[in-house]
This record gives sequence, structure tokens and C-alpha cells, in this order.
Amino acid sequence: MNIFIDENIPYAEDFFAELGNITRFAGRELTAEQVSVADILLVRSITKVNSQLLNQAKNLSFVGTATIGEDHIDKTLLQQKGITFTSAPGCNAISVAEYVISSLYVLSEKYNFNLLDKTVSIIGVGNIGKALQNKLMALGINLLLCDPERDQTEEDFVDLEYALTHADIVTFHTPLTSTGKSPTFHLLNEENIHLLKQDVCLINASRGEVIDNQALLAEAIRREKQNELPIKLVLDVWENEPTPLLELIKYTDIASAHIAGYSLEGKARGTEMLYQSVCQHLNLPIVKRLDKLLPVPSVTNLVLNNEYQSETQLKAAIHLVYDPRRDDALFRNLLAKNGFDWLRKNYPIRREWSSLKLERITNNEKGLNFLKIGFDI
Ligand SMILES: NC(=O)c1ccc[n+]([C@@H]2O[C@H](COP(=O)([O-])OP(=O)(O)OC[C@H]3O[C@@H](n4cnc5c(N)ncnc54)[C@H](O)[C@@H]3O)[C@@H](O)[C@H]2O)c1
Ligand SMILES: O=C(O)[C@H](O)[C@H](O)COP(=O)(O)O
Repeated sequence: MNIFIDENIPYAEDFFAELGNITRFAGRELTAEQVSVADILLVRSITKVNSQLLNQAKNLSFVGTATIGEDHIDKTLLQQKGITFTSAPGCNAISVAEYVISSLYVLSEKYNFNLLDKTVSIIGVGNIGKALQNKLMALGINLLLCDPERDQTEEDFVDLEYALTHADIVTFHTPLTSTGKSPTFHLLNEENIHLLKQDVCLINASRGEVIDNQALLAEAIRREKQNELPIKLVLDVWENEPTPLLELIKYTDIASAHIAGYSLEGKARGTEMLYQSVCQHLNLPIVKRLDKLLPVPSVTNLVLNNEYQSETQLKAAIHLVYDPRRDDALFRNLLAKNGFDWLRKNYPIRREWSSLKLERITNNEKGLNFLKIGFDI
């Protein structure tokens, strides 16, 4: 059994070594000739699985992507060839939600506002949008939800125009689609970008092409020339990756190299989900489990009064676990020298809150409760 696995899929040997011979490949360099001897192909988003790649595939019976997004996969072709396909839905939803919240606290600090005074529009309320919705609701932040598909059968959704005009913060979490009733290609574009509030925060952690980057740059330049408030901008994804629109970086508060989903847990869950699908495909028992493989964070105590007195304390705790300014600095300092893909391949370990060990400590003498958080430093 020849199993071809992208070099950026973690724990692949732990999960798949006993199922066959593993060949690792660089996602953008995989060739049709290599695939010609593959039985199982496991990719990430940078490998286009299309007729050109599969035109010599003789034994390929299974393709998996260790990602949520599927826009790099020709699913119709796989179906026509009778090749089983699976992705990893929701694998890094928590990671993206934490990236967004950490970024919002950076913006609130930089521009001196309180998130509790803001309304957030979530555009695309699926696995990631829901994870973000739950966290923002827990923090008491006002929300607007925009998701035409869900709006057909559920209450409490607004349309895109309302979501853009009534929110102080707009964050995109849709797939990249060009067909269907609500295609998302250039969902934010030169026609509707003017609907955004003057004092708006805009976040894209979906796919770069969901926002027309040229229109965004034009709006940023227009605001600058008119001495209007700049859009407070967080971009994790860019049109034409790995060659982003460089002029746009100047107008971006937080710029990162498509790493919002790159927590260790997020990437590793993707591997585990593909392993489970491959076992099902091969009618083999599932014997490997991620929780036996993930390193348990060393405990370094941060004691916080669990009724945090201010956003400052909460912000400090959140940024102690993950601060996107780290990724922004790497992006600005190393993009030109090392490149977009290098930044992603050499992404420093980031752990999710889910890995924290939380413990309530009650100090009866002082009548105080404390929340003890253990995490990697
Ligand atoms: N930056 C990153 O690292 C990163 C990580 C994971 C996923 N992503 C991207 O985020 C996307 C969403 O992930 P998910 O797990 O939430 O997917 P999902 O499929 O669970 O949810 C997507 C939601 O978007 C909605 N939607 C579709 N078209 C829409 C439109 N025109 N307007 C509003 N809503 C629309 C769908 O109805 C669905 O509810 C993925 O497809 C992927 O492209 C990026
Ligand atoms: O779709 C996803 O899961 C995310 O965009 C993920 O970050 C893609 O990562 P990649 O496959 O490009 O390494």
C-alpha cells in the first residue's frame, strides 16, 4: 500500500506507518508521475487535485485533504473515477476562532476600544463561525449572523448588506465558491465595500478570494487620501497565495500567512480524521488516537481571579497563550526573504485553550476564587 502524504501533515508516521509505505511530498511540487504509483493520497490545501495531477493514476483509491477547505479538490472528477474522497471538517475550527478573538483583543488594545461596546458580524456560520459565535457570546459580545443557507430554515440571521452596514467588526468564515445561489468569490467587492462603517474592523480568515483584494486596497487608499478612518484590517488569507498583494500589507494591522488554523491541535485533528477515514476505507479497526500522541503542555501557573476584573486581565491571559502579533512580525520581517510557504512550513508551535489545564482554587480565608491555568511557555 503506497501512501503519499503532504510533508506538512503532522503525526503522519504515527498514524499511517503500519498501514503501508509512506512517501512524503512538498504540496506544491507533487507530480502526476508520483501519483501514478499511489494507492492513497493525503494532501493539504496547496495541492490542486485535478485531471492534470491524476492523469497517470492507476491504483489510486482514496484522496483525503487534512483541511476544512475543499476548493483545491475536483470532487466531481474523483467521483467519476470512483476514488473515495474525504476532508477534515471542523478540524481547526477552534484554532481559527482563537486566532480571531486574539486578533480582536490586539485591535481593542491598539485602538483603545472595549469589545463589549461592539457588534460583530460573522459571515458564514458553519463549524468555524459557530465556534466563534459561542466564544464571543460567552464574552458577552453582540453578534449578527449572516449565512443564506442556514437563513432558509433558521431564525436570527441577517443578509449580507445588513451584516456589513450594522457591524463594527466583520469577520469572514465562508468557503470559497464560485457557483450556487450564494457564491463567495469576491463576496466583499467594490460594489459593497463602501457599506462598511467608517470605524470598522475587517477580518478574513476564510479564503483570500472571498474578498476582492484590489478593491480592498483601493478602499484603503481612498480612505487615506480622504483623511477618513482606516479600516482596522486583519488578513490571514490572501488572493493568489503564495504571492499576496504586497501593497495591501501596509494597510493591514495584523498580517499572517494563512495560519489561523495552524494550532498543533487543529493540524493534528486533521491527520486523525483522515486516519479514521482511511481505516474505514480499508475496513481496518481504528487503533490510533490523537490524545495519546499530543504532548501534554508543561504546567506553568498563571493564577487569575476567575471573575476577571477587566478586559485587561482577560486580554493578558489570552495573549499569553497566543498573540497574533508574533505571526504579524514574522510575516512582515520574513515574507520577502523566506517566502509565504516557508512561513507556513516553519510555523512555531501554538497550542489551543483546549489544551490548557484549568483548575478552580478557592482561597477561603480571603473568600476569593482563582482560576489556575497551566500551559506551555
Ligand atoms: N485561515 C485558515 O487557516 C482557515 C482554517 C480553516 C478553514 N478556513 C476556511 O474557512 C472556511 C469555512 O470553514 P468552516 O469549517 O466554517 O466551513 P463550514 O462548511 O462548516 O461552514 C461554512 C458556512 O458558510 C456558509 N456560507 C456559504 N456561502 C455563504 C455566503 N455566500 N454567505 C454567508 N455564508 C455562506 C455555509 O452555509 C456554512 O454554514 C473553509 O471552507 C476554509 O476555506 C480557513
Ligand atoms: O482549509 C483549511 O483547513 C485551512 O485553510 C488550513 O489552514 C489549510 O492549511 P494548508 O492545507 O494550506 O496547510
